[in-house]
Amino acid sequence: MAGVHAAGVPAAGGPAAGGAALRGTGLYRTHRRGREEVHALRGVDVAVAPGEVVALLGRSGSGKTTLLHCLVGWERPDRGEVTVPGARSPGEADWSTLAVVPQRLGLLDELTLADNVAMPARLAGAPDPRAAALAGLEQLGLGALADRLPDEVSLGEQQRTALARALVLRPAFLVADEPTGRLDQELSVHVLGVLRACADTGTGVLVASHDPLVVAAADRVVRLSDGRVVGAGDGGDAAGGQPARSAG
Ligand SMILES: Nc1ncnc2c1ncn2[C@@H]1O[C@H](COP(=O)(O)OP(=O)(O)OP(=O)(O)O)[C@@H](O)[C@H]1O
Repeated sequence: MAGVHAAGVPAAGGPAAGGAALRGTGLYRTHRRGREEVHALRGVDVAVAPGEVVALLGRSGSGKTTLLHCLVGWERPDRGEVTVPGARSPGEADWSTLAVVPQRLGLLDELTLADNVAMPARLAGAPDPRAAALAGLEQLGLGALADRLPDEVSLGEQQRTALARALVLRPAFLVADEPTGRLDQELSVHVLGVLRACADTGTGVLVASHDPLVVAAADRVVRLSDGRVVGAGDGGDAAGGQPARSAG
């Protein structure tokens, strides 16, 4: 039976207690387009432990986004189970437990970058959301743009804003869909350094990407093809022998 299960109790705002992994087991997901069925996931197992960076690789259409959506509860698998350590109730992980950088970013057009980033902290009733948002924007090199609207900054700046928003509650797990897709190499390395720093404080990070820099920065890679896991290994090794933590 498909479902999302709570497991364990989180440290407040921090990584899941006890080292439990974010996990998808035996996931199947079929999209329907009229009469056509697209088998986006065909029995995928994936796990992300606290403190590790896992790169999710695969060609366009291989099922990466569908898998991420199932893990965060935006899509329901037809079969299989998702386990979110620290979720308060099935299907209701908040952004201190499991935060997302969606492929389409989802910034609110009428809010400044600072207010977008502060939003999860405001909704969670965290102290001083604006200060937390400004610190996050600063960390991603966007401090000077805090009071601009999303359509007054570049796509790459919007992308980093979405990452700052995902990190504002110091989530136990972070799931990011192509977080360097709109960035040049220098900024990609910077962003990957931020992700590594998060992992070093205990956050489990899953990054769907086509970017070789992400592979080089990952501890592990999981490769999808046509809705199945077809390979897994060390990040640095998969990138051609570069050290897994070179982008930190
Ligand atoms: N809502 C949908 N309705 C119908 N088909 C869909 C839907 N979403 C995804 N698909 C199909 O499911 C398959 C997997 O798509 P998915 O977006 O998960 O792949 P992806 O690996 O993330 O691709 P990309 O790297 O291009 O983002 C593709 O064939 C895609 O066309």
